[in-house]
Amino acid sequence: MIAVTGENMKAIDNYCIEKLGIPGIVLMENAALKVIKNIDLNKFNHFTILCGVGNNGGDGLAVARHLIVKDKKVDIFILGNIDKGSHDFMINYNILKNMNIPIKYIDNKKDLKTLEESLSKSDMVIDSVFGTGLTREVEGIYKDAFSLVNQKGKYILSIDIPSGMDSDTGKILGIAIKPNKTITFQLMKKGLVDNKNLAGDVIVEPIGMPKIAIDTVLNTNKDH
Ligand SMILES: NC(=O)C1=CN([C@@H]2O[C@H](COP(=O)(O)OP(=O)(O)OC[C@H]3O[C@@H](n4cnc5c(N)ncnc54)[C@H](O)[C@@H]3O)[C@@H](O)[C@H]2O)[C@H](O)CC1
Ligand SMILES: [K+]
Repeated sequence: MIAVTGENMKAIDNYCIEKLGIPGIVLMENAALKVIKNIDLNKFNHFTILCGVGNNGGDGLAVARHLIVKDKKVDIFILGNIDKGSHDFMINYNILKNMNIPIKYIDNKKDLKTLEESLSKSDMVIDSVFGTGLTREVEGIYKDAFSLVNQKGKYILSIDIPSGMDSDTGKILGIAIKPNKTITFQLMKKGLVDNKNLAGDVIVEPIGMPKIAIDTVLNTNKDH
């Protein structure tokens, strides 16, 4: 099975969006539906969803919306500065605001209390803080939140990459979420192969990226 880097994935993403005209939000919605497909909705009814403010976080917000539509109990927490929200993150953020869905923000240690309360009641944690866009060590409130999730989460599903793991090398940058399952999009990531024992059960789910995008980007890269 082919395994790619975050950079490869970004290039394929950009090809789909810029060359083929597939809006990023379509890929994000496809991604969210593939996460839902991998959740046993007869078994899990209460979710703690931890989101960053990039597209990984956007995936988590879209998953939250689909769970809400299916009448599941969903506690949404955002880590990071909304003003830095990516374009597609903001689309899903605004939809939830328009639906009057409560969203909690974890800015400092006192906010961890509400996260802990949710973790004590929920039966699944969805980790959508960082994916292929992790760029540096996980520190501060992110570290505190990850540690709490790893201690108290009953069952953890990571979106695309366990947050805190480098998608290219599998290295843990300070601390990473320790999932039971990781749903990674379209292609296996090198980091998930190199550090398979810290990603739980890894499932690769296509999200509608045409072969031409993948072949063009990967073959082009091969020439270099
Ligand atoms: N190409 C695909 O297959 C698709 C991927 N999707 C999802 O998009 C993410 C990648 O999104 P991106 O916005 O590039 O990055 P992230 O969301 O992973 O994170 C960026 C976000 O996090 C901040 N950040 C990075 N490192 C740190 C740190 N150590 N501490 C604090 N903050 C940090 C950074 O500033 C950004 O704000 C991919 O994984 C998929 O989940 C699409 O949704 C569908 C198509
Ligand atoms: K993640």
